[in-house]
Amino acid sequence: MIEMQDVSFGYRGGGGALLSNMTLTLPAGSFHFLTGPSGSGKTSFLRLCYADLLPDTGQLSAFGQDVAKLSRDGIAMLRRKIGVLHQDAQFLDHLPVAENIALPLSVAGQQVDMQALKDLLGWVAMGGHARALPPSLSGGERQRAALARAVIMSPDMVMADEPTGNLDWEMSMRLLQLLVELNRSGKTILVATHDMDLIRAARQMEVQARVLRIQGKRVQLAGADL
Ligand SMILES: Nc1ncnc2c1ncn2[C@@H]1O[C@H](COP(=O)(O)OP(=O)(O)OP(=O)(O)O)[C@@H](O)[C@H]1O
Repeated sequence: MIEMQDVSFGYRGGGGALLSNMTLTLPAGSFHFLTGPSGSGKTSFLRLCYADLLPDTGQLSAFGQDVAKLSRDGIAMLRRKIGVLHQDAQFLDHLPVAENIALPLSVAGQQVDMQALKDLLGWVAMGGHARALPPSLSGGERQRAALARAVIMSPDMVMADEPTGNLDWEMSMRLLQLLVELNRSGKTILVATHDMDLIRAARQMEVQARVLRIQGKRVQLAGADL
């Protein structure tokens, strides 16, 4: 699904490579955590995976396609296959939650199936907030709404960047459970987090997750599977 062959990346003016010589595969249906110190490049790694950044050297293929060779339309197609839950989810504050969640469909010119939208809201336990405006939501509600928005286009892969960063433990567990359920339904999951307790908690949920660790600019598979 995502395959990196000797990929290196650094920001212009950033003093050389941030991530270097990465060779790894995230197979279809897998669940990976990505961990590493603050500033080590977790967000940048995710951005490489959804072609928001391109490798300086090496080859990165997503869904069998070399991202460096994708046209603008090709990148748009790729992004539809990957749902991203950003660190700081942004919404259109003047639109109700349900419309925010359905926005990717509207933008793509697709019909909104109201029953499917209702089911999705129910799945993230946001049924009671469908008409609410985003500024009135709690942190956990925002993240659940953002997850619903990330999966409304039925992506094959879901990436989450510190999804539980501002959440209390109970809410973190609910969000993790939703990600595990997505994985059980066949989706490939990649979660960037510095929260080792979250990674340990996944063990209790009997998910076959692996841990990638950024250390010294390299990404390595850490220890045994969960
Ligand atoms: N657009 C950018 N231009 C230049 N440097 C950047 C840019 N974005 C991030 N960086 C730098 O790249 C490094 C890695 O950032 P990144 O956000 O990928 O790390 P992270 O591991 O996700 O950090 P955190 O855990 O704090 O979110 C940091 O030093 C950051 O300042």
